[in-house]
Amino acid sequence: MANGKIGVTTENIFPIIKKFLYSDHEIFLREVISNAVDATQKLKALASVNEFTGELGDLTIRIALDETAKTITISDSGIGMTEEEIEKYINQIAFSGAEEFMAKYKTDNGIIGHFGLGFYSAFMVSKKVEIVTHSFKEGATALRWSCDGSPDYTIEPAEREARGTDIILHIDDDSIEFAEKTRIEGLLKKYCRYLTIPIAFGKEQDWKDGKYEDTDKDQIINNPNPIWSLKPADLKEEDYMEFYHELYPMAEDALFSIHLNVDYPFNLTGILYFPKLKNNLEVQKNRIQLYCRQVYVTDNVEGIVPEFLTLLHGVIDSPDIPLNVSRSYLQSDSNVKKISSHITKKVADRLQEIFKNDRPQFEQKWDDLKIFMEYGMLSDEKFYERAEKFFLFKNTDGKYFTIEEYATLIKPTQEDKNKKLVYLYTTNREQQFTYIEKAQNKGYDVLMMDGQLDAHFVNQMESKLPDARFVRVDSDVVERLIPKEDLAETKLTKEQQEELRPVFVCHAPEKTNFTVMFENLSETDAPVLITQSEFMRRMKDMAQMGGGGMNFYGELPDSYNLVVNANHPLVLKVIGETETAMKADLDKVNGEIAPVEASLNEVKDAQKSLKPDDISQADKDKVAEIEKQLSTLKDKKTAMLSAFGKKNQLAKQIVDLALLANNMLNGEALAKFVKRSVEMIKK
Ligand SMILES: Nc1ncnc2c1ncn2[C@@H]1O[C@H](COP(=O)(O)OP(=O)(O)OP(=O)(O)O)[C@@H](O)[C@H]1O
Repeated sequence: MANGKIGVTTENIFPIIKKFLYSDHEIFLREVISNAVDATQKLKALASVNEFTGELGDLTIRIALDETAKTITISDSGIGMTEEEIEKYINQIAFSGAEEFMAKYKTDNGIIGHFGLGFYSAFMVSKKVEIVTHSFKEGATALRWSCDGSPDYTIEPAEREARGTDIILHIDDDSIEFAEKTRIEGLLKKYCRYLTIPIAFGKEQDWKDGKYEDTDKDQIINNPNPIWSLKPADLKEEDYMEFYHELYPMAEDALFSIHLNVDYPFNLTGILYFPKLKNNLEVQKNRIQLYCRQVYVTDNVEGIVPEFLTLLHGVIDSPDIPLNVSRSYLQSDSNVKKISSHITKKVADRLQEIFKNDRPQFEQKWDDLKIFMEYGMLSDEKFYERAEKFFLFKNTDGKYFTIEEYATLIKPTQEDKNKKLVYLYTTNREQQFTYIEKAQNKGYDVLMMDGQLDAHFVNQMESKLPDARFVRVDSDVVERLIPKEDLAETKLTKEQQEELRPVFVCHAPEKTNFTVMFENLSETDAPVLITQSEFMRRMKDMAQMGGGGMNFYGELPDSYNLVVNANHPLVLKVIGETETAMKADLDKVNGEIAPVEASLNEVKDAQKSLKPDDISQADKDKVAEIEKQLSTLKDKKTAMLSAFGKKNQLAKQIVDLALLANNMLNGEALAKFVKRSVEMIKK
């Protein structure tokens, strides 16, 4: 029997290991099993170069749990260790045997370990660890190494006929949860599901005499040949979908899969899936899993995969991603950068391939795909450049167009007088229905832009496409959506417009900001329309999406334009009714206003030649006094007209009609509107 001190200078390194080595204590099992896999792979490597000529035999790695003794035993039939090797690889912490082995044999035949600390993670959960090992080397004998967590260890002869190693973990009282079958099963499933050597835990069971009974067949918990390790040429679409459901049993079918397979300038394999996302960007639970030579590492791939692709599902396996370093370091690692841009390229290539080879399928899945595309195009310049060839616009008839096709389609009809191409779009087909219909009647096409990212995307498109303007279909009256040339005079005079303003505005709903505007529209258009300025609305939309610094816009009340058609016969009828009914009152108040206005002009004219400093205070007061008088009179006129307007059924009816078309009329107002309409029809 030999005694010794483990080769580290710190008096006792184990408390440090226990607390800080890995934040996740549960990874101990992955580390110890990975070593067993490595030992087995090394033996296979030696056999392949005839340095080991014996029988490989059954290489299954067995995990045994003794719930009473609170031990977990991991047994392999790998290369084992001689006394010198134990001294070198186990006693000298951080001296990694794997690195040395790979350097010597210039193979990375599925060998995982390269940090040189994995084995010691066993002490995070164990009060004592034993190694019983028998090297494959000729003349080697079995040995037992034992250490109770202090820097002292013992090494002595042991009984183990067969080649290989048992690692026996005596689980510590404060980690007793790890001595339970279900916990171990959970860990095996999480970390060891795709290890390259068969792993057995317990026995397969049979239903016998009303209960489950163990058979003598080992229960293998892993699949050593997951499909990402196979050649794409040997796989069918069904295989990919089957694997998808193996990874995420609760998920709906994925839209597409992408098989990654690179070996230069870095190693990377994997399969990514475009999932079917529900309508909003739900937080993803089925995340991409990162593996290193088929050992599960994490499902936090942030920094390795471009941000917009973290929405995808699937697996990535690469020995070239540094796993033991911080995330911030990862982002600056040149290998990781290359991996990230390679994945972006692959994803874009695959999408383009489907677009080219099977456009109907691509279109059919487009609605689900769009959010990824937009996210990618907004956040990744490189992806934008690739994706602009197969990004699809969808119009209100459900037809799909590439960006180029669409420009060709609308060019003859939707170019404005400044040679800008106007892209009309709707964010809500139902709410904006009347506007869509009007635009279509005028021969325009309207795009569907009702996704979460569309507000941002529209902005991006405007900056990317030369001479393009995106205009929401309800942001102006149809005549002015795409201004072609200047229109003729309106039938309403300026004075009449001023008189009608209060007659109409008194019917607009309270609490919302309405500005009455008169527009030179066609007689056949609606008498009144409601629009919302494109700029204002976009600002508010973006503020809602959380575009930084725009909260100011978000807090403004909604404001609309009440656009009165200055040529419509019904509007002309309202002015007629107003002028008839109000003739006496209007004459009277206009008669009062005229002399006040005249004297104001007179005083102002007289002051025009003077410098502001030379005007006497008395004169200034005089102007103020007249202005006050004038505004009182004008307010009186407005109040009169407004009182008349309130009683004017026709004006109310016309405004309500516009509100109705805009889904702004409901409840009591709607009931009254219907009643009034019926009465009018009867008349
Ligand atoms: N089951 C085993 N059979 C044979 N040798 C083993 C076994 N377990 C550990 N070793 C030896 O001990 C060494 C140290 O293991 P350890 O897990 O600490 O580091 P590693 O596997 O080289 O790297 P990593 O930290 O990435 O796991 C291994 O490289 C290997 O030489």
